[in-house]
Amino acid sequence: MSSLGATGIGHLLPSTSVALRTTKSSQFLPETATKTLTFPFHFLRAPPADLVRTRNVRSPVVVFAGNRHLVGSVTNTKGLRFAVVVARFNEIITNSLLEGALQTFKQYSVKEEDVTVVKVPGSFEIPVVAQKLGRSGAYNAILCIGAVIRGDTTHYDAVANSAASGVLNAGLSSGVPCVFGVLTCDSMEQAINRAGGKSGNKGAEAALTAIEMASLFEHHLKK
Ligand SMILES: Nc1c(NC[C@H](O)[C@H](O)[C@H](O)CO)[nH]c(=O)[nH]c1=O
Ligand SMILES: CC(=O)[C@@H](O)COP(=O)(O)O
Repeated sequence: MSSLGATGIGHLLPSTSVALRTTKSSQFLPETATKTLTFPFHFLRAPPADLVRTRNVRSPVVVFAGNRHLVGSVTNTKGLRFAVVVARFNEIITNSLLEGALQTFKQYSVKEEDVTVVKVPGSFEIPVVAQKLGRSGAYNAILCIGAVIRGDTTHYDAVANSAASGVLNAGLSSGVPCVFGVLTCDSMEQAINRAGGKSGNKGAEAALTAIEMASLFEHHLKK
């Protein structure tokens, strides 16, 4: 087996026999791209077109020419199940965010029985519940809704930062998309504007994100 410098063209086959080290000369690969690919020696030249189209052959050039694009569909929601974790704190805001989210689910043909709403005291309590729901395996995505509004102390920072990192970690640890629909605002006016006011409804926007992510995972990223 020999390593060969290359122009960034390599074809990866399961039963490969020659090591090819891609170099930075390829316009497609980042400067620091160094990856050992192995493939039968005779594939050093461009393989037959019909071969590169098979499932097993990957050529960076061909891949770039015929990239596969995976994206969740917001029009294929059949059978997708969602949990919505909603903080009661500032519920004048969070109820409006929730309403926007529920309307969006309905608009995109998600059945009402496929949406479970879970209420918690405040945004700080959202992550532990989101993680629990994610790990249950019963939902395709978890939508987290809250409204953290700055007061006189630094408590705002603790709650907002904890909610953000907590929701992120809930998704990472459960493997289920957890969508951050928590407003973090300096004033009630800012929050009102984002809960159905002139800046739209962030709950509705987050619900659309949840639909796309649920579809991506269900239709493209399943084990
Ligand atoms: N000030 C806000 C809170 N504070 C409450 C915390 O979320 C938490 O319930 C409490 O610290 C007990 O653990 N929560 C919000 O959602 N929004 C706020 O503006
Ligand atoms: C985000 C908060 O916790 C905040 O609303 C609490 O207000 P304060 O900082 O005046 O106690």
